[in-house]
Amino acid sequence: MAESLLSSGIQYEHVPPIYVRPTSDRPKLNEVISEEIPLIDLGCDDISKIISQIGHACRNYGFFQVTNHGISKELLQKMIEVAREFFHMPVEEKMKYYSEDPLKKIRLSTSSNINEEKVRNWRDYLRLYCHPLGEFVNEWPSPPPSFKEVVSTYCKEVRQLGSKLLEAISESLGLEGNYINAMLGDQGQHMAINYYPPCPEPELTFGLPAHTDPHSITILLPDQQVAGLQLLRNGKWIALDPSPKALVINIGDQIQALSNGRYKSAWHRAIVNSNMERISVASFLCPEDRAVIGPAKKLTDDGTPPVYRSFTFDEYYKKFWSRSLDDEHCLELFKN
Ligand SMILES: O=C(O)CCC(=O)C(=O)O
Ligand SMILES: [Fe+2]
Repeated sequence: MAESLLSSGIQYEHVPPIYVRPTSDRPKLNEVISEEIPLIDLGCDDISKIISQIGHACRNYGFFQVTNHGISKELLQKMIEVAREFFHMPVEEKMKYYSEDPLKKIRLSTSSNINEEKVRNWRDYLRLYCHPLGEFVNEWPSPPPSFKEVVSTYCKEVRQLGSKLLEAISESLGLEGNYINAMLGDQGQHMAINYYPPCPEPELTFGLPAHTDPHSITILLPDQQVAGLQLLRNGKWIALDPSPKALVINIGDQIQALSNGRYKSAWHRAIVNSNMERISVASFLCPEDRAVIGPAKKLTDDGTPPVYRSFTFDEYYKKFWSRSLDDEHCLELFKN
């Protein structure tokens, strides 16, 4: 199994065949455009301006970046550094956490869902459940010596930010501020620490192929040095240039469902490059398993038909992981 990991110390001269995408399904980097995505200053005094900017971004991009988000630059740096330390540890140390079971709550893995995929992705990742922290933190990796402390502090701060953003998203839809947080219950929190090693032939494969996130909201701490995230808008892939100090926010499938399709859970992907490793830390808020999710009643009161049927998050999440990442949008399976 150690040989499945990319961060095993093996240097590849060519991408092994299991990672090579069919010609029709490659990054086609010459077709990618560069376009600014909304950058929202959460420190702005004018709250109604923030809410309207968030609404605009969720309708038109499904993505935005935030500054003055309340998490210090030092903590962001420490989070990336401890992630790097983890992936630079000897493979034998890392293998203690290896698993191919997508429902396992603390696991190091590779690609995305190795047992469902025909082609692998050029990524290793450490996936951690993070809420309630006390239930999981003891099982988290150590070494690196500062991992538990840095990651738990980061998790707590990200959670507060996520909940504030969901409040603003609720208001931007014309719903009560606490509507979304109440509908989603005591949300779980997962983290994917993504590690994309340099890739000898980046035009043949993906770090992560196009996917949408199945949760409510994602807060992504991107590598400040190395770009790689791209999002799909109006049929074109846009390369996102990380803004210093900004966090990248994208709404997940649950907000698309709850907004009755007004807000987009956008397709996005990560590409790799030939000379630099790239790290990203994605934090996902996930509704309680038994939370019942469906279009908000207020958004269908005017006679607009509900686009999606109601479902529990548990049902959705199991469906999502039973498929390959780049299948059709999982929400298509929940349409009325
Ligand atoms: O690495 C990135 O920039 C994207 C990560 C991502 O989309 C994910 O973990 O769901
Ligand atoms: Fe994602």
